[in-house]
Amino acid sequence: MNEFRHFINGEYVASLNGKTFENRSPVDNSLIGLVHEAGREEVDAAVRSAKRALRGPWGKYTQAQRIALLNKVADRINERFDEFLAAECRDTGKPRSLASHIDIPRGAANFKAFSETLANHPTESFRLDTPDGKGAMNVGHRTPKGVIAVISPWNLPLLLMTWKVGPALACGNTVVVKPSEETPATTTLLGEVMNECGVPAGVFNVVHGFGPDSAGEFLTTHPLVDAITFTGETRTGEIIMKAAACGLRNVSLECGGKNPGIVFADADLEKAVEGTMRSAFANCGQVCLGTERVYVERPVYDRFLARMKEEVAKLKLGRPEDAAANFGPLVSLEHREKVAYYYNLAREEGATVEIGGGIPDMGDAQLNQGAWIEPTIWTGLPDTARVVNEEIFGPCCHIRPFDSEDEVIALANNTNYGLAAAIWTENTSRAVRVAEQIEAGIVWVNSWFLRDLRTAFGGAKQSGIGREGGVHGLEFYTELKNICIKL
Ligand SMILES: NC(=O)C1=CN([C@@H]2O[C@H](COP(=O)(O)OP(=O)(O)OC[C@H]3O[C@@H](n4cnc5c(N)ncnc54)[C@H](O)[C@@H]3O)[C@@H](O)[C@H]2O)C=CC1
Ligand SMILES: O=C(O)/C=C/C=C(\O)C(=O)O
Repeated sequence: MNEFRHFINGEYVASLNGKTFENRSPVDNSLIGLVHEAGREEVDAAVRSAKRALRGPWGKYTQAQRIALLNKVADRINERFDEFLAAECRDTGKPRSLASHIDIPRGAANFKAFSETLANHPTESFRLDTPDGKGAMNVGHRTPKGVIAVISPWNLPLLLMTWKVGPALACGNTVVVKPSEETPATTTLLGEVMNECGVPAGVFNVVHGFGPDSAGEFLTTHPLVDAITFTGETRTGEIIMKAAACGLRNVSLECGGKNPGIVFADADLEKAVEGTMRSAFANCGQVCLGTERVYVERPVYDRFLARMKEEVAKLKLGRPEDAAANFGPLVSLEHREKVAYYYNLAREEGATVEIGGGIPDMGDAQLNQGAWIEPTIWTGLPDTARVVNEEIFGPCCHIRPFDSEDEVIALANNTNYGLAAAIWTENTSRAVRVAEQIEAGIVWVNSWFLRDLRTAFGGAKQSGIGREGGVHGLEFYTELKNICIKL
C-alpha cells in the first residue's frame, strides 16, 4: 500500500496524530494509497523548517547558484519522467498522452523558465538632484519574501504546483506546499528529487491534508508564513485572502473562470473547431482556462455546431494507459456529483442536449465505479441560466449564436469572472479590437493554452488577484527595497 507522507526538513514524516485518509483512483475507485493528514504540529514544523532554511546555506546562495540547482531539479524530473507520469495519471486518471505532453514537461520547464527571466532582469536606478549639487543614487534591490505557502489544486497537479515553486525558489524563498487532497503523489515525489539534487533541507516542504480545519487552513493562518500563493476556486480564494489579511501578508490568487470562446464567421472553421474542442474537453474540461461558453456568429453557427458534435462523438473514453483513449474521468466521484448536478440543472433550465448529458456505461463493472461523465454540448439556454454563468469545471459547453461584434463583446463580459477568452477570426484588426475589450487576464486569438512562460498570467474580476509569470512573478516573490545613496 502506498503511503504519502509529509516532506519536512528534507525527510518524509508521518503525522503525529496518526490520521490518514484514502486516495482513490478516479478511473475505477480502487484504493491508490493512504495520505497522512497534517495536524497543526506538522504544519508548524514545516513552516519553522522553511524559516530556518532561509537563514542556513540557502540564504547565502547566489542567484546563479540557485538557478543552477533549479536547472538540475528540472533535469532530474525529466530523468524520472516515467515515474512522475505514472503518479500523475494514477491520481487524476488523465490520459498518458495528455500528461506526457503537458503536465510533466511543464512541471520540469517551470523550474527553468523563470531562471532566465531572473538572470536577465535589470535593477532599477534613479539619480536624484539635491540642493548641494552632489546628488543621490537610488538603487532597487530585491530580496526574497521569506516563507511562501503554496496551495495547489488537483487539475494539473505538478504543473500548477511547480509554476509557483519554481519562481519562489529562484527568487531565494523557501516553500511549504499543500497539494490538493485529491492528488498528493507528484508533489510528494518531488521531495525525493529535491534531495537527490542537493537542495538544502527545509527549502522545499510538503504537508498533506484538506482545506478547512486541516492543513490548508493551518498553513494559511500560520503567522510565520510571509506570503501565500493559491490556485483553485474563487470562494476558497476569498477565505485565503481573509487569512492573509491577518499579519498583512501578500497573496497571489489564480481562481475560477467561465471563459468565453468567440467564433466569427470569417474564422478558419476547422481551426476553431479543433481549438474549441481542446478548450472545452481537454483534461475532461478541468482547466480553469477552459471554454464553457461558446458564441458563434450566426452564418456559421449550424456548421460549427454540427462539426463540434461530430468531434465530440469521436472522443474515446478510456484508462490512462489506453493509447487510443483521449478522454479520462473527472478527478473524483465527489466532483462528478457536482458536474452531474449541472447536467441535470441544464435540462431543468431548458437546454437542448445536443450530445452527451449523462454518465456513460463504460461496459466494464470495474470502470463503472469510476468518475466518468459524458462530454456534453448544450444549446438554447437563456443568458441568465446558472449553467451559463457558474463555473462547472467539467467537459461541457453551451453554444449560442450571435449577430454583431458589440453583442458578443457584451455577452462575453457578462460574467463575474475574467480569466481567459479565445477569439477565432482571420481578421487581425477585429481580433485586436475585440481582444482589447474583453475583460480577462488572458486572451488567445486563433489558439488556446498557447503558453509563453515569460508572459503575465492571472485573472481579472473574480478570477484572481495579481499576475505571475516572467517578470510579474518577481513582483510577488520578492520584496523590492530602494537603497538611497547620498553622494
Ligand atoms: N484551477 C482552478 O481554477 C480550479 C478550480 N476548481 C474549482 O473548485 C471546485 C472545488 O474544487 P476544490 O478542489 O475543492 O477546490 P478548492 O479551491 O477548494 O481547492 C484548491 C486547494 O485549496 C485547498 N483549500 C480548500 N479550502 C481551503 C481553506 N479554507 N484554506 C486553505 N486551503 C484550502 C484545497 O485543499 C486544495 O489544495 C471545483 O469543482 C472547480 O470548480 C478546482 C480546482 C482548480
Ligand atoms: O500555468 C499554466 O499554463 C496553466 C494554468 C492552468 C490553470 O491555472 C488551471 O487550470 O487551474
